[in-house]
Amino acid sequence: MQQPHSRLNWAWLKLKVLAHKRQLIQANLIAVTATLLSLPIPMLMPFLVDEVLLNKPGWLLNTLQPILPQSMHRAGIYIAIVLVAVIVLRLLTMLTQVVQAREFTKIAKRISLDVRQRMLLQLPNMQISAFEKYGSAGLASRCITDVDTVERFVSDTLSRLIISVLTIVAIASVLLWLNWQLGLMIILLNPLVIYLSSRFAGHVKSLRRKENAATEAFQQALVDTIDATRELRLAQQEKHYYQQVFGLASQLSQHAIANQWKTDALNKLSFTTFLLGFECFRAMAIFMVLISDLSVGQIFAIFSYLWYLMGPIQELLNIQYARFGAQASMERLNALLDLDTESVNTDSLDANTVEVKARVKGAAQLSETSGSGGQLNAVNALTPSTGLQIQFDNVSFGFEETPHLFNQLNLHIAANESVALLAMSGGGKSTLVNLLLGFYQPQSGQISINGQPMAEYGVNQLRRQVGYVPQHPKLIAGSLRENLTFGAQIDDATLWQALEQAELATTVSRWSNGLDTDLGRSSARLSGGQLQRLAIARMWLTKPDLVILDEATSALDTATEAKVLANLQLFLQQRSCIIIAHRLNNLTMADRILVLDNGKIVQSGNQATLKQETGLFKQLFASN
Ligand SMILES: Nc1ncnc2c1ncn2[C@@H]1O[C@H](COP(=O)(O)OP(=O)(O)OP(=O)(O)O)[C@@H](O)[C@H]1O
Repeated sequence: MQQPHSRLNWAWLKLKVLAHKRQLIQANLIAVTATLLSLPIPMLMPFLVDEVLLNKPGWLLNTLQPILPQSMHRAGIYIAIVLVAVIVLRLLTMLTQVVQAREFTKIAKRISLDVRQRMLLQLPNMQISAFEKYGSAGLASRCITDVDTVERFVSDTLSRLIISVLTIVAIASVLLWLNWQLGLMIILLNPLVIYLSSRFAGHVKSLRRKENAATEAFQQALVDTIDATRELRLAQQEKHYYQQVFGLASQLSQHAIANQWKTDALNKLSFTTFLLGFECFRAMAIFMVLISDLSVGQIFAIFSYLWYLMGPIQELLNIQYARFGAQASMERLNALLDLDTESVNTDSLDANTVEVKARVKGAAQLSETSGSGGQLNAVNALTPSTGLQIQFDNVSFGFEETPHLFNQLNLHIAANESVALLAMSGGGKSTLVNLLLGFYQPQSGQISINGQPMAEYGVNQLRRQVGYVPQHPKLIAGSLRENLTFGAQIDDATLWQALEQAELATTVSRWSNGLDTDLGRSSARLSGGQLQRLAIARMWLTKPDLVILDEATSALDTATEAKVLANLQLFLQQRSCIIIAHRLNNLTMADRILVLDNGKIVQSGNQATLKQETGLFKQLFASN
């Protein structure tokens, strides 16, 4: 489901900027003050040339003389006073500029936070295939690098645009006042420079896009290589893979160099265009001394203002370049925002968070009845479930490389039935589960839950009722408690009970911090089998109506596996259950075994019957 209204564009950015109108006005007032404070500076010293050195008293001396005692009417005093005034004005300018920068930074940072939050709101809605396509580094680089590029543009524009334009207008006004022909020329020159530079700056967009794509490729390769450190070190291929990362780093560097120098070159070209105009202007100013009554002091002042003009002109040029960079980044961000979302998962992040908390049904139930803050108790955790009834009707699905993985697949699992799913490795067992959980959509056919098509039943509703234990469970950064509860309020007794069910309680009781032991960012602290048992405990806590065990005990020794399965026996009997396993002893829990081959269910029955049949089951367990 697309959400075109959620695209990032100039209009959206403008809305966001205008949402900070009050702060923006304040910040601009401070910026105007800074400009006004700095505006007289170029004029003061040059005017001393006319009034003091060339002895032609004007407004400066006319202002100073009445307020100074006669004894101080001396050139040295005037120069010193003007010097002090210039220093004070420069210091005040700097001070107001600091305050102004702080205010603009605050606004820009809030807007970039907004953009980042938009991306973070999009991630929970994105289809799993998008995560597979972009990878963690690709998504992270968009949420970090591209958002930073947009922020830089917003920040540059907010802090510089109005003030640069005002400064140019102010300088043009002073120049008009000093000499209207020169003032007019400056007014005409600037739009021409801005127009030409915007033509040059257009090239920057593709350069920036390429650099950001190269950053993404480099990050992905680096993350993948770091993640595979053990395997690569054992295979003594670490250097080879780091060479590839070096290659991507140097590609990134080349793109960055191309972007940097070409951007600089184009920027300089824009500035040189301005300088050429400036040289014409200067020649004209000198000429004006000959043909008009412009004094030498005024010429100094005009030249000072011209130099003063460089700053805002350069700022405006930078804004142009930042704009094209931001446009390229917004396109990359929009590529994510434009993706089809999981049509079934349109809850907001907040709603999802609430939902995750409510997912532990015992917690929700108890908070309704006792108001004890949502504590799940042991009795609730053992409440039998009504089970779920699952139906696949003519479901077809495939990937690019395996287009006909499922071919009109039909499958029925009754409420509270335990079904073992068997197939060759790569036969599609995990994909079937992913289809059931709504991570992939069938290309044709229909999946129904309790007799209702999935779209009507609602995948979120289904997910609330499913306890899925994958072969390689993932941890979130945090404590064991957080990894068991995913943020839900569950009392310690229940958590320990879950650990006991999963045969993990003895191990955890030896940890000095027990349930609050930090498991870190990765699963490094837990063995593969401990990780699987943690996932089983997590599943047990959610009291699902449908349990999916996807090679869930493959890393356990047979003795521990037998204990865990014995602990769970009653719990599983009272629920619908899909068991994916390669070992025969796991199949004993199943009421029925389904054998999947070439995208269809080819055998169905209990162990005893299937052992008699010629078919894939016999092949798979030939040695047993
Ligand atoms: N995200 C994906 N993109 C492309 N192809 C995929 C994807 N996931 C799985 N496949 C392909 O689909 C086929 C079935 O994969 P699946 O993981 O479902 O098999 P499986 O039966 O669970 O295998 P195993 O028993 O080895 O875990 C494989 O050929 C696999 O390469």
